[in-house]
Amino acid sequence: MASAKEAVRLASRLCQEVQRQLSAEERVDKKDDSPVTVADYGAQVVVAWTLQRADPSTRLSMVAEEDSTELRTPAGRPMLDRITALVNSVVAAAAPGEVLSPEQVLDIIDLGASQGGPSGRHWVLDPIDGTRGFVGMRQYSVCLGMLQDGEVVLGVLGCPNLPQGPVGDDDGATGSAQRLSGDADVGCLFFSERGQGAWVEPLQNAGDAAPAQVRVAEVTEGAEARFMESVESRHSSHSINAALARELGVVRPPLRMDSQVKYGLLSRGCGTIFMRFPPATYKEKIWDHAAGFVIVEEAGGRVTDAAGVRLDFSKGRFLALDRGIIAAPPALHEKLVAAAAKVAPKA
Ligand SMILES: Nc1ncnc2c1ncn2[C@@H]1O[C@H](COP(=O)(O)O)[C@@H](O)[C@H]1OP(=O)(O)O
Ligand SMILES: [Mg+2]
Ligand SMILES: [Mg+2]
Ligand SMILES: [Mg+2]
Repeated sequence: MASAKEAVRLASRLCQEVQRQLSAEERVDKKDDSPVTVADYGAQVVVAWTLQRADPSTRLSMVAEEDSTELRTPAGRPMLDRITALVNSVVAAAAPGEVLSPEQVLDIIDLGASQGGPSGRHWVLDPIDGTRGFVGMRQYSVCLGMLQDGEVVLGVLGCPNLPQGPVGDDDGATGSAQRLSGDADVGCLFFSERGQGAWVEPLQNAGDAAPAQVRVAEVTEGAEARFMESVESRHSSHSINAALARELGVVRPPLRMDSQVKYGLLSRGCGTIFMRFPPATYKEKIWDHAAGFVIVEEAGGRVTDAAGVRLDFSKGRFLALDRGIIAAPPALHEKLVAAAAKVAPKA
Protein backbone atom coordinates (compact mmCIF):
# COMPACT_ATOMS: atom_id res chain seq x y z
CA MET A 1 0.00 0.00 0.00
CA ALA A 2 2.81 2.43 0.85
CA SER A 3 4.34 2.29 -2.64
CA ALA A 4 0.91 2.53 -4.31
CA LYS A 5 0.13 5.70 -2.33
CA GLU A 6 3.57 7.14 -3.06
CA ALA A 7 3.14 6.39 -6.77
CA VAL A 8 -0.23 8.18 -6.91
CA ARG A 9 1.11 11.14 -4.92
CA LEU A 10 4.08 11.61 -7.24
CA ALA A 11 1.94 11.26 -10.37
CA SER A 12 -0.61 13.72 -8.97
CA ARG A 13 2.15 16.24 -8.39
CA LEU A 14 3.22 15.92 -12.02
CA CYS A 15 -0.38 16.42 -13.17
CA GLN A 16 -0.84 19.51 -11.01
CA GLU A 17 2.29 21.04 -12.46
CA VAL A 18 1.07 20.41 -16.02
CA GLN A 19 -2.50 21.58 -15.38
CA ARG A 20 -1.08 24.89 -14.19
CA GLN A 21 0.81 25.44 -17.46
CA LEU A 22 -1.40 23.58 -19.88
CA SER A 23 -1.14 24.72 -23.48
CA ALA A 24 -2.84 23.55 -26.65
CA GLU A 25 0.30 22.00 -28.20
CA GLU A 26 0.54 19.55 -25.36
CA ARG A 27 -2.69 17.93 -26.25
CA VAL A 28 -3.38 15.43 -29.03
CA ASP A 29 -6.63 13.67 -29.83
CA LYS A 30 -6.59 9.88 -29.89
CA LYS A 31 -8.40 7.76 -32.47
CA ASP A 32 -11.50 7.55 -30.28
CA ASP A 33 -11.58 11.37 -30.19
CA SER A 34 -10.58 11.48 -26.53
CA PRO A 35 -7.76 13.86 -25.60
CA VAL A 36 -4.40 12.79 -24.18
CA THR A 37 -1.80 15.13 -22.72
CA VAL A 38 1.83 14.94 -21.63
CA ALA A 39 0.46 14.50 -18.12
CA ASP A 40 -1.46 11.30 -19.00
CA TYR A 41 1.75 9.71 -20.30
CA GLY A 42 3.94 11.25 -17.60
CA ALA A 43 1.70 10.08 -14.77
CA GLN A 44 1.65 6.55 -16.23
CA VAL A 45 5.48 6.51 -16.29
CA VAL A 46 5.79 7.84 -12.75
CA VAL A 47 3.38 5.26 -11.32
CA ALA A 48 4.93 2.31 -13.18
CA TRP A 49 8.47 3.46 -12.33
CA THR A 50 7.61 3.83 -8.61
CA LEU A 51 5.93 0.42 -8.38
CA GLN A 52 8.69 -1.36 -10.32
CA ARG A 53 11.34 0.28 -8.14
CA ALA A 54 9.55 -0.91 -4.98
CA ASP A 55 9.66 -4.52 -6.22
CA PRO A 56 12.59 -4.82 -8.66
CA SER A 57 12.71 -8.62 -8.66
CA THR A 58 9.32 -9.13 -10.35
CA ARG A 59 8.41 -7.66 -13.74
CA LEU A 60 5.42 -5.41 -13.21
CA SER A 61 2.13 -6.56 -14.74
CA MET A 62 -0.02 -3.51 -15.34
CA VAL A 63 -3.27 -2.88 -17.21
CA ALA A 64 -3.03 0.82 -18.02
CA GLU A 65 -4.74 3.19 -20.42
CA GLU A 66 -1.89 4.71 -22.41
CA ASP A 67 0.51 3.09 -24.89
CA SER A 68 3.60 4.44 -26.66
CA THR A 69 2.49 4.06 -30.31
CA GLU A 70 2.06 7.78 -31.10
CA LEU A 71 5.21 8.74 -29.20
CA ARG A 72 7.35 6.33 -31.25
CA THR A 73 6.54 8.22 -34.50
CA PRO A 74 8.69 11.17 -35.67
CA ALA A 75 5.74 13.50 -35.05
CA GLY A 76 5.57 12.27 -31.47
CA ARG A 77 9.19 13.05 -30.66
CA PRO A 78 8.73 16.61 -29.26
CA MET A 79 5.99 15.30 -26.97
CA LEU A 80 8.21 12.40 -25.87
CA ASP A 81 11.00 14.83 -25.00
CA ARG A 82 8.62 16.97 -22.99
CA ILE A 83 7.31 13.89 -21.13
CA THR A 84 10.85 12.70 -20.41
CA ALA A 85 11.79 16.09 -18.93
CA LEU A 86 8.64 16.17 -16.82
CA VAL A 87 9.13 12.63 -15.53
CA ASN A 88 12.78 13.34 -14.71
CA SER A 89 11.81 16.35 -12.62
CA VAL A 90 9.71 14.01 -10.45
CA VAL A 91 12.26 11.16 -10.52
CA ALA A 92 15.06 13.52 -9.46
CA ALA A 93 13.17 14.42 -6.31
CA ALA A 94 12.34 10.80 -5.46
CA ALA A 95 15.66 9.18 -6.44
CA PRO A 96 18.51 11.74 -6.62
CA GLY A 97 20.94 10.95 -9.44
CA GLU A 98 18.56 8.76 -11.44
CA VAL A 99 17.74 9.96 -14.97
CA LEU A 100 15.47 8.19 -17.48
CA SER A 101 16.18 8.30 -21.23
CA PRO A 102 13.35 8.78 -23.78
CA GLU A 103 13.73 5.09 -24.75
CA GLN A 104 13.32 4.02 -21.12
CA VAL A 105 10.24 6.26 -20.87
CA LEU A 106 8.69 4.48 -23.90
CA ASP A 107 9.42 1.06 -22.41
CA ILE A 108 7.97 2.03 -19.03
CA ILE A 109 4.77 3.28 -20.69
CA ASP A 110 4.44 -0.12 -22.36
CA LEU A 111 4.60 -1.92 -19.02
CA GLY A 112 0.89 -1.00 -19.02
CA ALA A 113 0.02 -3.40 -21.86
CA SER A 114 -0.98 -6.35 -19.67
CA GLN A 115 -4.27 -8.06 -20.43
CA GLY A 116 -5.15 -8.66 -16.74
CA GLY A 117 -7.50 -11.61 -16.33
CA PRO A 118 -8.67 -14.05 -13.65
CA SER A 119 -5.35 -15.17 -12.21
CA GLY A 120 -2.27 -13.58 -10.71
CA ARG A 121 -1.51 -10.02 -9.62
CA HIS A 122 -2.05 -7.08 -11.96
CA TRP A 123 -1.93 -3.37 -11.26
CA VAL A 124 -4.71 -1.39 -12.95
CA LEU A 125 -4.01 2.24 -13.80
CA ASP A 126 -5.79 5.23 -15.25
CA PRO A 127 -3.01 7.84 -15.06
CA ILE A 128 -5.53 10.64 -15.57
CA ASP A 129 -9.17 9.78 -15.38
CA GLY A 130 -11.26 12.61 -16.73
CA THR A 131 -8.75 14.04 -19.21
CA ARG A 132 -11.49 16.31 -20.56
CA GLY A 133 -11.89 17.67 -17.04
CA PHE A 134 -8.13 18.05 -16.73
CA VAL A 135 -7.83 20.17 -19.90
CA GLY A 136 -11.03 22.06 -19.02
CA MET A 137 -9.51 23.13 -15.66
CA ARG A 138 -12.00 20.97 -13.76
CA GLN A 139 -11.78 17.79 -11.69
CA TYR A 140 -9.70 14.70 -12.59
CA SER A 141 -8.13 11.81 -10.70
CA VAL A 142 -5.14 9.46 -10.73
CA CYS A 143 -6.57 5.97 -10.23
CA LEU A 144 -4.58 2.90 -9.22
CA GLY A 145 -6.03 -0.49 -8.36
CA MET A 146 -4.62 -3.94 -7.85
CA LEU A 147 -6.20 -7.19 -8.97
CA GLN A 148 -5.41 -10.46 -7.23
CA ASP A 149 -6.92 -13.47 -8.99
CA GLY A 150 -9.58 -11.34 -10.64
CA GLU A 151 -10.69 -9.46 -7.50
CA VAL A 152 -9.84 -5.80 -6.80
CA VAL A 153 -7.96 -5.98 -3.51
CA LEU A 154 -6.49 -2.47 -3.34
CA GLY A 155 -7.41 0.97 -4.62
CA VAL A 156 -5.83 4.42 -4.42
CA LEU A 157 -7.50 7.53 -5.81
CA GLY A 158 -5.61 10.82 -6.02
CA CYS A 159 -7.94 13.80 -6.48
CA PRO A 160 -5.81 16.97 -6.73
CA ASN A 161 -8.66 19.49 -7.11
CA LEU A 162 -11.15 17.97 -4.69
CA PRO A 163 -11.93 19.97 -1.52
CA GLN A 164 -11.24 18.07 1.70
CA GLY A 165 -14.37 19.62 3.24
CA PRO A 166 -17.87 20.18 1.84
CA VAL A 167 -18.20 20.17 -1.94
CA GLY A 168 -20.38 22.78 -3.64
CA ASP A 169 -22.37 22.40 -6.84
CA ASP A 170 -19.81 24.60 -8.65
CA ASP A 171 -16.71 22.67 -7.60
CA GLY A 172 -16.87 20.51 -10.73
CA ALA A 173 -17.48 23.39 -13.13
CA THR A 174 -15.16 24.69 -15.85
CA GLY A 175 -12.45 26.86 -14.35
CA SER A 176 -12.96 25.47 -10.84
CA ALA A 177 -9.36 24.18 -10.87
CA GLN A 178 -8.02 27.76 -10.99
CA ARG A 179 -10.15 28.62 -7.97
CA LEU A 180 -9.43 25.46 -5.97
CA SER A 181 -5.90 24.27 -6.73
CA GLY A 182 -3.21 25.39 -4.38
CA ASP A 183 -5.54 25.84 -1.41
CA ALA A 184 -4.25 23.95 1.63
CA ASP A 185 -7.60 22.23 2.15
CA VAL A 186 -7.90 20.99 -1.44
CA GLY A 187 -6.54 17.64 -2.64
CA CYS A 188 -7.65 14.23 -1.35
CA LEU A 189 -6.10 10.77 -1.38
CA PHE A 190 -8.63 7.96 -0.93
CA PHE A 191 -7.31 4.44 -0.32
CA SER A 192 -8.54 1.02 0.62
CA GLU A 193 -7.36 -2.52 1.02
CA ARG A 194 -9.94 -5.28 0.83
CA GLY A 195 -11.24 -5.98 4.36
CA GLN A 196 -9.57 -2.91 5.90
CA GLY A 197 -12.18 -0.20 5.33
CA ALA A 198 -11.83 2.91 3.18
CA TRP A 199 -9.78 5.94 4.18
CA VAL A 200 -8.98 9.47 3.11
CA GLU A 201 -6.10 11.82 3.84
CA PRO A 202 -4.77 15.06 2.35
CA LEU A 203 -3.12 14.39 -1.02
CA GLN A 204 -0.07 16.49 -0.29
CA ASN A 205 1.61 17.13 3.05
CA ALA A 206 0.53 13.72 4.33
CA GLY A 207 1.53 13.41 7.93
CA ASP A 208 -0.15 16.71 8.76
CA ALA A 209 -3.40 14.86 9.38
CA ALA A 210 -4.13 11.24 10.32
CA PRO A 211 -6.16 9.28 7.75
CA ALA A 212 -9.90 9.38 8.41
CA GLN A 213 -12.11 6.35 7.82
CA VAL A 214 -14.97 7.03 5.42
CA ARG A 215 -18.46 5.52 5.13
CA VAL A 216 -21.18 6.02 2.55
CA ALA A 217 -24.11 8.17 3.72
CA GLU A 218 -26.88 6.44 5.64
CA VAL A 219 -29.53 7.63 3.24
CA THR A 220 -32.47 5.43 2.36
CA GLU A 221 -34.84 7.90 0.67
CA GLY A 222 -34.40 9.53 -2.71
CA ALA A 223 -35.68 12.82 -1.26
CA GLU A 224 -32.51 13.10 0.86
CA ALA A 225 -30.12 11.98 -1.87
CA ARG A 226 -27.60 13.95 -3.90
CA PHE A 227 -26.76 12.21 -7.14
CA MET A 228 -23.57 12.60 -9.15
CA GLU A 229 -22.91 12.25 -12.85
CA SER A 230 -20.41 13.11 -15.60
CA VAL A 231 -19.99 16.68 -16.72
CA GLU A 232 -19.86 15.34 -20.28
CA SER A 233 -23.24 14.06 -21.49
CA ARG A 234 -21.45 12.24 -24.33
CA HIS A 235 -19.82 10.03 -21.63
CA SER A 236 -23.02 9.31 -19.75
CA SER A 237 -26.64 10.11 -20.51
CA HIS A 238 -27.93 12.96 -18.36
CA SER A 239 -31.50 12.21 -19.40
CA ILE A 240 -31.50 8.58 -18.18
CA ASN A 241 -30.06 9.74 -14.86
CA ALA A 242 -32.69 12.48 -14.59
CA ALA A 243 -35.48 9.96 -15.24
CA LEU A 244 -34.11 7.58 -12.59
CA ALA A 245 -33.67 10.42 -10.11
CA ARG A 246 -37.28 11.50 -10.71
CA GLU A 247 -38.48 7.96 -10.15
CA LEU A 248 -36.72 7.92 -6.76
CA GLY A 249 -38.03 11.34 -5.72
CA VAL A 250 -34.62 13.07 -5.79
CA VAL A 251 -35.06 16.82 -5.43
CA ARG A 252 -31.50 18.20 -5.33
CA PRO A 253 -29.88 19.08 -8.67
CA PRO A 254 -27.16 16.67 -9.82
CA LEU A 255 -23.56 17.26 -8.78
CA ARG A 256 -21.60 17.12 -12.04
CA MET A 257 -17.97 16.10 -11.68
CA ASP A 258 -15.43 14.54 -14.02
CA SER A 259 -13.71 11.25 -13.29
CA GLN A 260 -13.60 8.83 -10.37
CA VAL A 261 -13.68 11.68 -7.85
CA LYS A 262 -17.38 10.72 -7.85
CA TYR A 263 -16.52 7.36 -6.25
CA GLY A 264 -14.44 9.19 -3.66
CA LEU A 265 -17.30 11.57 -2.84
CA LEU A 266 -19.69 8.63 -2.59
CA SER A 267 -17.35 6.81 -0.17
CA ARG A 268 -17.26 9.79 2.17
CA GLY A 269 -20.99 10.45 2.03
CA CYS A 270 -20.68 13.79 0.27
CA GLY A 271 -22.70 12.49 -2.68
CA THR A 272 -25.11 9.59 -2.27
CA ILE A 273 -25.64 8.15 -5.75
CA PHE A 274 -23.37 7.78 -8.78
CA MET A 275 -24.88 6.64 -12.05
CA ARG A 276 -23.24 6.22 -15.43
CA PHE A 277 -25.07 5.30 -18.64
CA PRO A 278 -22.63 5.54 -21.57
CA PRO A 279 -23.71 5.16 -25.21
CA ALA A 280 -24.61 1.51 -26.03
CA THR A 281 -21.53 1.16 -28.26
CA TYR A 282 -19.06 2.24 -25.54
CA LYS A 283 -17.06 -0.48 -23.77
CA GLU A 284 -16.10 0.34 -20.19
CA LYS A 285 -12.45 -0.24 -19.22
CA ILE A 286 -11.41 -1.76 -15.91
CA TRP A 287 -9.08 1.18 -15.08
CA ASP A 288 -12.05 3.55 -15.07
CA HIS A 289 -13.61 1.78 -12.09
CA ALA A 290 -11.18 -0.52 -10.22
CA ALA A 291 -9.91 1.92 -7.58
CA GLY A 292 -13.29 3.54 -6.95
CA PHE A 293 -14.99 0.14 -6.79
CA VAL A 294 -12.99 -1.22 -3.84
CA ILE A 295 -13.08 2.14 -2.03
CA VAL A 296 -16.88 2.39 -2.27
CA GLU A 297 -17.44 -1.27 -1.33
CA GLU A 298 -15.14 -0.93 1.68
CA ALA A 299 -17.06 2.22 2.66
CA GLY A 300 -20.26 0.14 2.74
CA GLY A 301 -21.64 0.93 -0.72
CA ARG A 302 -22.64 -1.20 -3.68
CA VAL A 303 -21.30 -0.86 -7.24
CA THR A 304 -23.07 -2.88 -9.93
CA ASP A 305 -24.32 -2.74 -13.47
CA ALA A 306 -27.89 -1.59 -14.15
CA ALA A 307 -29.18 -5.13 -13.58
CA GLY A 308 -27.68 -5.16 -10.07
CA VAL A 309 -24.78 -7.50 -10.91
CA ARG A 310 -21.51 -6.71 -9.08
CA LEU A 311 -18.77 -5.50 -11.45
CA ASP A 312 -16.42 -8.28 -12.59
CA PHE A 313 -12.81 -7.22 -13.18
CA SER A 314 -11.54 -10.69 -14.15
CA LYS A 315 -12.41 -10.58 -17.85
CA GLY A 316 -9.42 -8.67 -19.23
CA ARG A 317 -9.11 -4.97 -20.06
CA PHE A 318 -12.86 -4.39 -20.42
CA LEU A 319 -15.90 -4.78 -18.19
CA ALA A 320 -18.91 -6.70 -19.48
CA LEU A 321 -21.87 -4.63 -18.32
CA ASP A 322 -25.61 -4.54 -18.64
CA ARG A 323 -26.44 -0.93 -19.73
CA GLY A 324 -24.51 1.10 -17.18
CA ILE A 325 -23.23 1.48 -13.63
CA ILE A 326 -25.13 2.22 -10.43
CA ALA A 327 -23.27 2.94 -7.20
CA ALA A 328 -25.01 3.84 -3.94
CA PRO A 329 -25.58 2.83 -0.30
CA PRO A 330 -27.43 -0.54 -0.21
CA ALA A 331 -31.00 0.69 0.46
CA LEU A 332 -30.88 3.31 -2.30
CA HIS A 333 -29.05 0.96 -4.62
CA GLU A 334 -31.87 -1.57 -4.44
CA LYS A 335 -34.40 1.12 -5.34
CA LEU A 336 -32.27 2.37 -8.22
CA VAL A 337 -31.93 -1.07 -9.78
CA ALA A 338 -35.72 -1.48 -9.59
CA ALA A 339 -36.16 1.97 -11.13
CA ALA A 340 -33.67 1.14 -13.91
CA ALA A 341 -35.72 -1.90 -14.88
CA LYS A 342 -38.68 0.44 -15.36
CA VAL A 343 -37.09 3.61 -16.76
CA ALA A 344 -34.11 2.23 -18.72
CA PRO A 345 -35.04 -1.36 -19.57
CA LYS A 346 -32.64 -3.65 -21.36
CA ALA A 347 -32.93 -3.12 -25.12
N1 LIG B 1 -16.86 8.50 -25.72
C1 LIG B 1 -16.82 8.20 -24.43
N2 LIG B 1 -17.90 7.70 -23.82
C2 LIG B 1 -17.86 7.40 -22.52
N3 LIG B 1 -16.76 7.57 -21.75
C3 LIG B 1 -15.66 8.07 -22.30
C4 LIG B 1 -15.64 8.41 -23.67
N4 LIG B 1 -14.41 8.90 -23.96
C5 LIG B 1 -13.69 8.84 -22.82
N5 LIG B 1 -14.44 8.34 -21.82
C6 LIG B 1 -14.01 8.07 -20.45
O1 LIG B 1 -15.02 8.43 -19.54
C7 LIG B 1 -14.40 8.63 -18.28
C8 LIG B 1 -14.72 9.95 -17.70
O2 LIG B 1 -15.94 9.89 -17.21
P1 LIG B 1 -16.57 11.18 -16.63
O3 LIG B 1 -17.39 11.72 -17.74
O4 LIG B 1 -17.33 10.65 -15.49
O5 LIG B 1 -15.46 12.08 -16.24
C9 LIG B 1 -12.98 8.60 -18.53
O6 LIG B 1 -12.49 7.32 -18.24
C10 LIG B 1 -12.85 8.89 -19.96
O7 LIG B 1 -11.61 8.49 -20.37
P2 LIG B 1 -10.25 9.23 -19.86
O8 LIG B 1 -9.69 8.40 -18.75
O9 LIG B 1 -9.43 9.17 -21.07
O10 LIG B 1 -10.59 10.62 -19.41
MG1 LIG C 1 -8.04 8.82 -21.97
MG1 LIG D 1 -10.60 7.10 -17.53
MG1 LIG E 1 -7.38 8.35 -18.56
